[in-house]
Amino acid sequence: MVVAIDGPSGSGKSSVSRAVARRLGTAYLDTGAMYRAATWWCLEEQVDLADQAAVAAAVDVMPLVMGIDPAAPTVHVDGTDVGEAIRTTEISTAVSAVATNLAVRAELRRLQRAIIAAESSVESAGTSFSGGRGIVAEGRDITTVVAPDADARILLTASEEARLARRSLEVHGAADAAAVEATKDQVLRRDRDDSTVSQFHVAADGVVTVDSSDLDFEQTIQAVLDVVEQVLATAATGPDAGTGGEGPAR
Ligand SMILES: Nc1ncnc2c1ncn2[C@@H]1O[C@H](COP(=O)(O)OP(=O)(O)O)[C@@H](O)[C@H]1O
Ligand SMILES: Nc1ccn([C@H]2C[C@H](O)[C@@H](COP(=O)(O)OP(=O)(O)O)O2)c(=O)n1
Repeated sequence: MVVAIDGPSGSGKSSVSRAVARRLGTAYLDTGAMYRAATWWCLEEQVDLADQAAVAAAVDVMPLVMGIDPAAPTVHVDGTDVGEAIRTTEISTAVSAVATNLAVRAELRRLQRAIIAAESSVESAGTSFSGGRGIVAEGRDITTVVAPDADARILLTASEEARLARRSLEVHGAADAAAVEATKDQVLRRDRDDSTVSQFHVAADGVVTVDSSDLDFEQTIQAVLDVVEQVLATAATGPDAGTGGEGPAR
């Protein structure tokens, strides 16, 4: 099973997707963390982020290892645990410059598809490898570009006000006017820049929208699980169900 979740910054993608993966017993892939790691790597290698060719060349050889256990997701670059370093304001401010580089997107898309394929392939199920348990992958272009054939595709949205308040609380520990103002660049400007290469404000055909503006964290997890359950139930009772043939390919 593959569950694809997209949405703007602060909609709850990462926290909700991770919780959903834990409950479903699947792997969890945070694709935003890959763009953040690429940005960290370029800065570490002193690559000028405005030099598109140099950024693409650096990302091509980035030794990135994604840990996809939802209980403890990890990100390592060249053996360094960058889990915390990629969440700094420096990276959050710079990441769109790397994420709007089309050559970088092609390379990370290739890695993302390989991880998703390994986790969803029937061949690897039941072996000593971790594959076959399914995966929840989240980002900006998972439902539309990376895994448009995912079993369940969800756009997680929330009002601008809710997203700013959440991010502000997370980063500054408060959601007063000054803290919200200080968060705007990280949320609104970045979404504007990211929107130039991915479409994540409106659900594409076949993608179900979950609006979390008025839902708390637990209710949002439940709403996403409900969509997954519905989609799987529909697939099971679809035209090919009960024919005695082999089950779905994943
Ligand atoms: N439904 C919700 N209600 C309130 N806070 C939420 C909700 N969903 C997520 N959060 C919190 O909002 C913040 C942003 O969530 P996160 O998962 O990082 O969003 P995204 O990955 O979309 O940027 C986190 O602190 C998270 O715990
Ligand atoms: N599939 C993806 C995932 C993220 N990105 C970009 C967009 C964001 O600016 C960065 C970081 O993504 P991340 O999901 O960590 O950002 P937020 O938690 O939503 O603030 O990467 C992307 O272009 N495509």
